[in-house]
Amino acid sequence: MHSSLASEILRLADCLAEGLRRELFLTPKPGLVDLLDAGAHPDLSLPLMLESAEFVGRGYRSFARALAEGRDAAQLLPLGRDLEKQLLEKFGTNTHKGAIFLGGLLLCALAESRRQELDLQQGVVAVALHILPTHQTGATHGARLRDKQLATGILGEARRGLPSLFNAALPALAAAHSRGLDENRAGLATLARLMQCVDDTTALHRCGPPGLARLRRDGARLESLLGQEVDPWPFLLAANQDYIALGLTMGGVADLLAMAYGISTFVQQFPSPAAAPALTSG
Ligand SMILES: CC(C)(COP(=O)(O)OP(=O)(O)OC[C@H]1O[C@@H](n2cnc3c(N)ncnc32)[C@H](O)[C@@H]1O)[C@@H](O)C(=O)NCCC(=O)NCCS
Ligand SMILES: Nc1ncnc2c1ncn2[C@@H]1O[C@H](COP(=O)(O)OP(=O)(O)OP(=O)(O)O)[C@@H](O)[C@H]1O
Repeated sequence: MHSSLASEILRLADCLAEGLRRELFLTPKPGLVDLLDAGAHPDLSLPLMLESAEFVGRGYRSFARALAEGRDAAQLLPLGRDLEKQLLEKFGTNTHKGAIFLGGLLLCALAESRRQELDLQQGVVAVALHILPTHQTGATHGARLRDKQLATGILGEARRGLPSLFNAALPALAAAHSRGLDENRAGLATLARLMQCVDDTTALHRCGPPGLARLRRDGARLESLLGQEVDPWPFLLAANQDYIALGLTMGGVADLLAMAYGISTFVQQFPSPAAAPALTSG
């Protein structure tokens, strides 16, 4: 691989790792770990999640180096599985499982998009077509929901080119920046959009369809408060108490928000928009 592409992929790995940290700092996020509490996750804490983000960031760098050495997405899968296993052993719980997969997919997609002159979303579809037909996840919560045809979760997102990321979160983040919203409100506007469109299997397996419906309603309410320039904090703090009581969370929303932060920073670091990879044509 050309050394300029190799360093571009390495830079994306670091941007995605930084995205994981920014997601954790965005506060308040109902049900999720943030600066105030661990939401509906008694097994998690902010220090644990920050350590996990650093660990996954090193994993992203190892994916980037493997791609630079010419390995493809199928050859990266064992590295992803190994990292996921190490993560579970090191932290004793599922801290960033979805993020390992999404980050690996985006790094492979960047390599693929540059190779085939595709936009990044088309690169995701190409990689997903290559790896998912034979992909085995094991007996996960997501697999159980897929078997019951209740949701396709992270794999459905991947197959469709991560529409929640490219067609919802990234446009919402860009619109928030161009409206001049500060870091907190821009993040909350992106969270609000994601809550309304992600088929989040962590919400579904914890609280069923009513849990997912609650995310949808709360996302719409948050978006409306932000649109009216009303302080959303009282609403979000109350929602967090409800989510804790219900055991409701939104891990997929959180993972996709982290990826949106990472991709947004990555694109902004190019000297001109023309030099950056096109994100989507959809
Ligand atoms: C694909 C994975 C994540 C399994 O997914 P599955 O849905 O079966 O598992 P599970 O129910 O545990 O959920 C996984 C995670 O997805 C996230 N998530 C949930 N819903 C969604 C959604 N709609 N969109 C995106 N992410 C979501 C959650 O944070 C959750 O932690 C993964 O474990 C796997 O198979 N990995 C293979 C190795 C690998 O990671 N390779 C990386 C390089 S490509
Ligand atoms: N800030 C955050 N707070 C909590 N979870 C987050 C956060 N950011 C990302 N996540 C994601 O949420 C997921 C954890 O959700 P959850 O605990 O419901 O999953 P699980 O371990 O599969 O299920 P359970 O613990 O209910 O058996 C992780 O994969 C992680 O990637």
